[in-house]
Amino acid sequence: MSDNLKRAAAERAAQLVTDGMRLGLGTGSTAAHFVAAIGERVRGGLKVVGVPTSEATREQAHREGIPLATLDETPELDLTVDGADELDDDLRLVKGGGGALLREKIVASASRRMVVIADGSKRVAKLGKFPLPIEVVPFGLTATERAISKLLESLSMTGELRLRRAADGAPYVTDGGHFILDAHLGRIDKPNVLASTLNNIPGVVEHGLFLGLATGAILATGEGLVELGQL
Ligand SMILES: O=C(CO)[C@H](O)[C@H](O)COP(=O)(O)O
Repeated sequence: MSDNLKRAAAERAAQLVTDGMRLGLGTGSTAAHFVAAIGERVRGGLKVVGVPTSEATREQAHREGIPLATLDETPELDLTVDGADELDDDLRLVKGGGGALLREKIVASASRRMVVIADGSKRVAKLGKFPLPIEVVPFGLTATERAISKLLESLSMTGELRLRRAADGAPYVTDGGHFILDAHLGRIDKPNVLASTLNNIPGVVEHGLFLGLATGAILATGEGLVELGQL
């Protein structure tokens, strides 16, 4: 999928930003184009403050010269712009392919609007082809994994849980110091049930189902931009 499409979606999202906005800055290759576009506008005089959703985004935004704040300093945001691994027509998302789902969800939840930017290939009729990231605390990993497997079984869902690993083979560690189990489910028929029951398992910190958070989406396709929801 083309980097130009990601950039096109990001640049359209950058047009939504006006002086004085408090922005949530997403994570991933598409969000990085948005951060770059905002950086350019900041250098041209735009006044905004950004709350990054990962250390990687914090570093990029800092290099771009975007004034940054923590969510504690700026607990209410006007707009968050972030990528997604999958989204459906009800603006339900799977996120966390880049490992930043926890901060991404906290930031999106603190934001009045969340606009997803993606190339058109991320739009799906049903969520679940992309493995669902589940962030877990390292303590009791095997017990947590078993509890998740039991839950999936009880929901008649089949699929393998795989511990995400870094390039050196060690478990991938998130910015929050947690591990990620990627649930290869194939399809998620009842995202709301799965989301709420996963959150009840001790040891599960968060999962990549973003339901009722995105207010709009900009999808870049070979034929042009497609906009969903309210931008
Ligand atoms: O959820 C994410 C990071 O945790 C990303 O937004 C998601 O993985 C999409 O990334 P990309 O824009 O590189 O395809």
